[in-house]
Amino acid sequence: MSRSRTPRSTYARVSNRKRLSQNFLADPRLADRLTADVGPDDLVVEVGPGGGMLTGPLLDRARRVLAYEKDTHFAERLRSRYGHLDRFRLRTGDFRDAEPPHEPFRVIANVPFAITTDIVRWCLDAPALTSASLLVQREFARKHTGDYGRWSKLAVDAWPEHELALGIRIGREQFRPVPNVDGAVLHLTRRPKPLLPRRALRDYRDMVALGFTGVGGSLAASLRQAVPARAAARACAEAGIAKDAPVGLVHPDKWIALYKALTR
Ligand SMILES: C[S@@+](CC[C@H](N)C(=O)[O-])C[C@H]1O[C@@H](n2cnc3c(N)ncnc32)[C@H](O)[C@@H]1O
Repeated sequence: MSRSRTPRSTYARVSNRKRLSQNFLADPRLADRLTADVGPDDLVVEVGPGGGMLTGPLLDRARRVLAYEKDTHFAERLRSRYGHLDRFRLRTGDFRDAEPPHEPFRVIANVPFAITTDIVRWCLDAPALTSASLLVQREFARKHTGDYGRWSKLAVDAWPEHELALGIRIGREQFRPVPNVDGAVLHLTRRPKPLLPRRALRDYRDMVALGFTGVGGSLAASLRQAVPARAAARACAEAGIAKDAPVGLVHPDKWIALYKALTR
């Protein structure tokens, strides 16, 4: 990496490290591994390229790379390194304000941990996103992929259109500076065909919101706020959900079955 043309005070560097969750990948072999399945047809959006540890291997493999970096110091370094490549576009600013591409694209990123949920929501809301591989805190990845035996509302909401899966563990020693927690890859993959018709999705998510109110201590009890008790019991039984099942223990596939049973 060429030396920066913008000298930065130690204060600015340390402050940005914390404010912008700058935990950089330390090992280029890991960067290679995280980008290994990118192909020459892919348009890749990278969130927070930082020093370019993932950007280099992405540019070796992808058709185009569109990167968003908030730290102007790193943005300038990346521009001087890759700015001559037509296949590379860098936008300086907050990724959360980015307009998603209209053509199919994937996201690959070692994400700033502080805004992980915003990035996941951005990905799930982007109509042309085909997949995302996000290096996040391992606890976050486990929580949203059922790995604790429980399912989050975010996962249940997303399930008709996206699969969420836990990928490889990335030990904390792979980052600089070393954070307090391990990382893991969270894979989001758009289903080729949604599990429910698109016109039903808002209604499905209203049902999920009702279920996650926690009222009554079980999913069936929460549903009874809006659904007659007998209909709620019948639909839960049809979906294979025990009448006293706590909401978090219900697998997203059963939520889909529940919706179908309630709307039949
Ligand atoms: C965890 S570091 C990853 C850096 C690099 N990709 C790597 O793997 O070594 C997160 C990066 O995201 C940038 N960043 C933080 N918040 C951002 C935001 N809201 N929009 C765009 N970039 C952001 C940080 O400046 C930093 O470069």
